[in-house]
Amino acid sequence: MTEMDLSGPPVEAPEEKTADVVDITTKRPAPPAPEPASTTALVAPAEPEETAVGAVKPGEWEAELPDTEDPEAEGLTEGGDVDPPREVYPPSISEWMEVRDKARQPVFPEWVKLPDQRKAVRKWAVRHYSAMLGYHAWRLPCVYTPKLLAYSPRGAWRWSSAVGRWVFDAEGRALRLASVLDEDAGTYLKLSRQRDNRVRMRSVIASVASLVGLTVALLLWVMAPTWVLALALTTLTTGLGLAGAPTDQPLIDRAKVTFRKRRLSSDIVIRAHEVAKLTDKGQTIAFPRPIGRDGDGWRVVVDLPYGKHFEDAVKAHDRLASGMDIAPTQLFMDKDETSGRRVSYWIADRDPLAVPSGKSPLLGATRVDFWKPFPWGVDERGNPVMVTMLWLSLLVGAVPRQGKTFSARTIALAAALDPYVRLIVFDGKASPDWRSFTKVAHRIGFGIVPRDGFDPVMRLIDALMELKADVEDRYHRLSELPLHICPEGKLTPEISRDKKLNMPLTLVVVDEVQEYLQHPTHGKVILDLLVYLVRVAPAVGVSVLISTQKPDDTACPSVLRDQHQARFSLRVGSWQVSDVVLGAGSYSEGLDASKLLKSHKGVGLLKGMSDDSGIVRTYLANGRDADAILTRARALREAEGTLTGDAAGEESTSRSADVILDDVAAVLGRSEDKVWSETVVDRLAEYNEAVYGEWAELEGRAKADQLAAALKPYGITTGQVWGKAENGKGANRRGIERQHIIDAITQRNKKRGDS
Ligand SMILES: Nc1ncnc2c1ncn2[C@@H]1O[C@H](COP(=O)(O)OP(=O)(O)OP(=O)(O)O)[C@@H](O)[C@H]1O
Repeated sequence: MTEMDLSGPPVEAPEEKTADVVDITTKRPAPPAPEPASTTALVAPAEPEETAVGAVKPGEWEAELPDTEDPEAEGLTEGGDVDPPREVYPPSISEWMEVRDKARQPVFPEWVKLPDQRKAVRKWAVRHYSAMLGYHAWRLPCVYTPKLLAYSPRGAWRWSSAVGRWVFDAEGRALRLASVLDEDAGTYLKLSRQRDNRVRMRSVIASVASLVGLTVALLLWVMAPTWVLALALTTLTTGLGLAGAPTDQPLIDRAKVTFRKRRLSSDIVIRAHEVAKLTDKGQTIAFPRPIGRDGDGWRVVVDLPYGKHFEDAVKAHDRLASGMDIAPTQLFMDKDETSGRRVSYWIADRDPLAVPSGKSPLLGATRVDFWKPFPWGVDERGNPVMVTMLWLSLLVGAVPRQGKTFSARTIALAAALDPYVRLIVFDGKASPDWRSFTKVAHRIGFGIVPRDGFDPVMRLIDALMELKADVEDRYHRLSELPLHICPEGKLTPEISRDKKLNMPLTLVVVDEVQEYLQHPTHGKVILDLLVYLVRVAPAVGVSVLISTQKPDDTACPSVLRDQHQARFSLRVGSWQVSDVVLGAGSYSEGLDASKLLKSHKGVGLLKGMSDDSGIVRTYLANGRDADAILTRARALREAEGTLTGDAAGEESTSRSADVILDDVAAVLGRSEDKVWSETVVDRLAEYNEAVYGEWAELEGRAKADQLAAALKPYGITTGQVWGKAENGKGANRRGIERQHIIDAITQRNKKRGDS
């Protein structure tokens, strides 16, 4: 920090804290006594120095800088430019044009130019006006006609009495009465004469009109075709009905509910900023562009007062919504790159996130090219959101039942429809959601509990290790490929589809990853492998998609989370959790997934997939849809000869002779630190009878000996005794400690990784 001498008179802060620095002195008077507590001071008015102390006026502040040794400062006078430019260049023609380009308003509004928006407006117009038409169409015979008929006698009475009053000059009655009361004979006579003349003339007019009217009515009755008669009667009844309608009750019902302040005006926007405390008495907002319609809402661009910025508006989001009399879920904000204080609001007519985005277009797709962006959902305004998993890893986080699995699965379904993409799928919860992927997945596993001799956790470790070796191998091979095949040393669509090269795009999906990461024995190994893959693998075409309902440090450590380039957060409990999923600083950028509602299923905030962050309402593909897509995907793979691994019924080759370690780990309970050898053998026999059935038949010590012999090659001794068993024979029994098994597995895995 610049060391500044603190000086100047103790002046009171001005009422309006504009505190503009009006001038910066390079020369200052003799330094007054320094103030110890701060390092910067705004002192002295811009007045002659001799009048300085006490003569400060609000708004006339200047910063005091220390004396300078700069010889160029010599001769500078107070009030002069501190650092005037040596030469002033006029703007270049391209700069001049760029400024005008930015300032120019588009000839047509955005929605006219964009096909999607045009379609949305057209659809809205058809929906809106057909609904209005239908609304009134059935009310016409059922509500409006009976009402008109009911009101028409009163209308006839009102009309005839109005004619009577006109004929007999009722409007002059008050004046005549007044002249009688005033005993003003002259005026009365004048008014009476005038009335007599009027009544005479109006009676004639009324008689003629009645005669004509009656004749026309008679003629119509006798001669006119029925439709003319009906039209005349309808017109007459309608006229009389309208005349007889009560003034306080509308005859026609409203087809649309008038929402409060539905039409947005600049006054409402200004008021919202006032209540949100984004403006003060001195400064209000400006509108660089007129308020206009944009899709199913309003587009408002405002310039906040100087000194306020986008983050201030984000913090005041809820208060702004309240000031505009709308729900917070209807207000969306965008940064404007031209100015830090410019904010673009989109105010939706209704909560757009509660509107389902509909079925996934993948249902109608015969195949997908995973090298190209594919449709994942729509944004808040219904524009399609295309995503790609190339060169990145994605973290999905949310509270349960918000659509985490469905949104991740839609991406995996797109990958499945590209027959050249290898899929590795593990679901920590063993839910039915991922079962259909057995049709196409190269490696697949469900849950964490071993079943039928199959340990899904070990299976995951094997798959990840296999992948790690593959990734390292890819790096070597890509750099060794001839230039005409691999010009940039990077994976290309051609290389990835060349079966001989065996480097297909690969998508690894681990749903509910916290289940694996919290595994008592293997959690650490899985974490290390995933961190490696998320960090290193995307560059050679292996992308990782991880989802979790517990993004906290215990369940999904930051060392793994932070490696993800792309993040997707559906609803979470608080803005802090939202920041954990989306990355620190997201909240201040306006991204807060805790603002999403429970009803916003499948809706989340996407960050890092492209330059833009924003809302995605993901498309829905339910279980049946997923199954249909995967059946098609399997057929595709069979036709292309790309069905491999588990889906093709191939045995995994990575199960090694030291499988005993994994099997023992699989039968140890989460909270068991030490287990008797006989118990372990019995459990092993239950777990995999074919292998360990014979061990269980051994008697007494032989069981423990068998286990000891099997574990000896890994340096695990079972001779240890740790207390008495219930039968008092504990001192002679042997058992194993979990930690020994974990250590042996870690060492084994390390060796495998190194090789
Ligand atoms: N895009 C979507 N559109 C509409 N509804 C959706 C969408 N995605 C998910 N849902 C609804 O949300 C429900 C929960 O989805 P999902 O199982 O993916 O949630 P989850 O967050 O994975 O839950 P859990 O953590 O319990 O597994 C689904 O049954 C479905 O009805």
